[in-house]
Amino acid sequence: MEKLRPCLQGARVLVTDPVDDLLLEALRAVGAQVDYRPGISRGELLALVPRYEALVVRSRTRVDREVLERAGNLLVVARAGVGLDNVDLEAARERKVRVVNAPGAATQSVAELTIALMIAAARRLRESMELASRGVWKKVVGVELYGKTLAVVGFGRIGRRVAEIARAIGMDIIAYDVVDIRGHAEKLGARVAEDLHSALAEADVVTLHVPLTPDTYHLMSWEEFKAMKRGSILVNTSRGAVVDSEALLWALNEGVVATAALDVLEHEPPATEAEKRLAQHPRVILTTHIGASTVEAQRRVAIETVRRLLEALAEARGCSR
Ligand SMILES: O=C(O)[C@H](O)COP(=O)(O)O
Repeated sequence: MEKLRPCLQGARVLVTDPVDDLLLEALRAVGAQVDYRPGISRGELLALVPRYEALVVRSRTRVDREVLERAGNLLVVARAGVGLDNVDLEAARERKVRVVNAPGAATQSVAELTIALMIAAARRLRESMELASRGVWKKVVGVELYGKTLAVVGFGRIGRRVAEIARAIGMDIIAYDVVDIRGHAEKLGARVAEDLHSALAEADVVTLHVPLTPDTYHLMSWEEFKAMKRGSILVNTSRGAVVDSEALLWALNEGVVATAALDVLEHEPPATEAEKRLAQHPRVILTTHIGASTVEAQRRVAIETVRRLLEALAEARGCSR
């Protein structure tokens, strides 16, 4: 990074969401002028963005066409995390704005949360915790994950890590992806599903690990819920919009889904009627998009993001070599 110093001197960087201090320190160490504004409002972002050459965001900040159109000096958008669905990649490409992220940094944290949610759903932890908090000492009977079938939808880094841990618990894994995953599946002792519906039909637990794209928007909708086994568990730590909230509500009320454990919603916080009802539903376990929110993941995110951001910024400023 030291050799990039002369080139990055004075580069103006706006950070719009909470990041590990390491990221800010590394940017300042190369002479960048960093404005740290975690939680900045949309209005302020639109007003301030023209001043900056680089933006560092997490999933909260939408970097859409409107933002990019105002950002006349912008060279790089750095997503301090994995998902790029909050960045309009086409508008960025048109404006020659480079986009970088930290694709591998949060794998373990998201996988651990996924397993936690799976166990919480199987053991009905929400109900037991609510009883305990009211002083009611009643037993709640759950099920084991051991010997159950887990459908892993999306067999990328996170899906594979979840499969690996679930194998250690004693689950039978059926993996589904749109790309060829036979090699990975074989290595992890997972079977490969021919199609999504056949994976759903077999599974006791379904976990989603796909990025949000036009192809995966509402991937889990009415037909998919109808294909699922009655009484199964759905875990979603990917993106809320991968699941059609109205269809999920129906599946819960029909008993198709016994419990949905969700770290993500299409709108965060819940905005639609269906999302508000999901958030209140007794058989929904809902967390506040915390998949990557661990000390370790955020450190890795900071290191990976800053490295990619500085390289991209130096290249964009014409002095990378
Ligand atoms: O895509 C990601 O990296 C995760 O969903 C975490 O998002 P966050 O950085 O907004 O916590």
